[in-house]
Amino acid sequence: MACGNRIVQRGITARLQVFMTPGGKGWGLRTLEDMPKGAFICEYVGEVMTNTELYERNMRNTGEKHTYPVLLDADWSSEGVLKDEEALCLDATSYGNVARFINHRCSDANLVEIPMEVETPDHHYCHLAFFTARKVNAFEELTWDYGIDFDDHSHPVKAFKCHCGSEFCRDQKSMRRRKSRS
Ligand SMILES: C[S@@+](CC[C@H](N)C(=O)[O-])C[C@H]1O[C@@H](n2cnc3c(N)ncnc32)[C@H](O)[C@@H]1O
Repeated sequence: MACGNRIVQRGITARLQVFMTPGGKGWGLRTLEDMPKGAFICEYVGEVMTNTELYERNMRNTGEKHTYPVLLDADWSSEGVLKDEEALCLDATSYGNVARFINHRCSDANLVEIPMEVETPDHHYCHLAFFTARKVNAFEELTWDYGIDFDDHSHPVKAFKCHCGSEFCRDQKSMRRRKSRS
């Protein structure tokens, strides 16, 4: 990933625009130029905190319409699963960059997030960089799959009613399951 790290360190070079989405998702991010597959878009910038701190913050701010967290889930030193009081995440609610406007799309999003390892003593921290998963046309909205389980209400990242419009939408599937049970 050394080569990818150099591209990320150069910063944003794509022409990006924040715009109001038509589909009830709030602000979104789009590219103003055609982007080939594998192009670097931007890094996700936010406050570094533990999953527990994020969960407590979300509990205090229950009225917020949009939330801006990303779980890093990184532990480069072991195979084990980190506890929520150790695992780190990024919260772009108060401090962030354009990545905070990238909306979620289930399964067939046009961006992928690539964790970039950072040498820290506890190995829990990484940078998260977004690259195009396919060719993206100018003015297409940029999206990534937040990995939300719409049935898991205890997850530190609060779920929302998904308007991604994908035929693979997990929220729509989950709603259909709930309806067929009732
Ligand atoms: C990282 S922010 C994205 C920017 C946000 N749309 C805004 O206006 O600031 C994540 C929030 O956007 C909204 N959002 C993102 N993707 C969505 C989707 N597929 N359907 C509905 N709302 C979405 C949710 O409110 C979510 O908490």
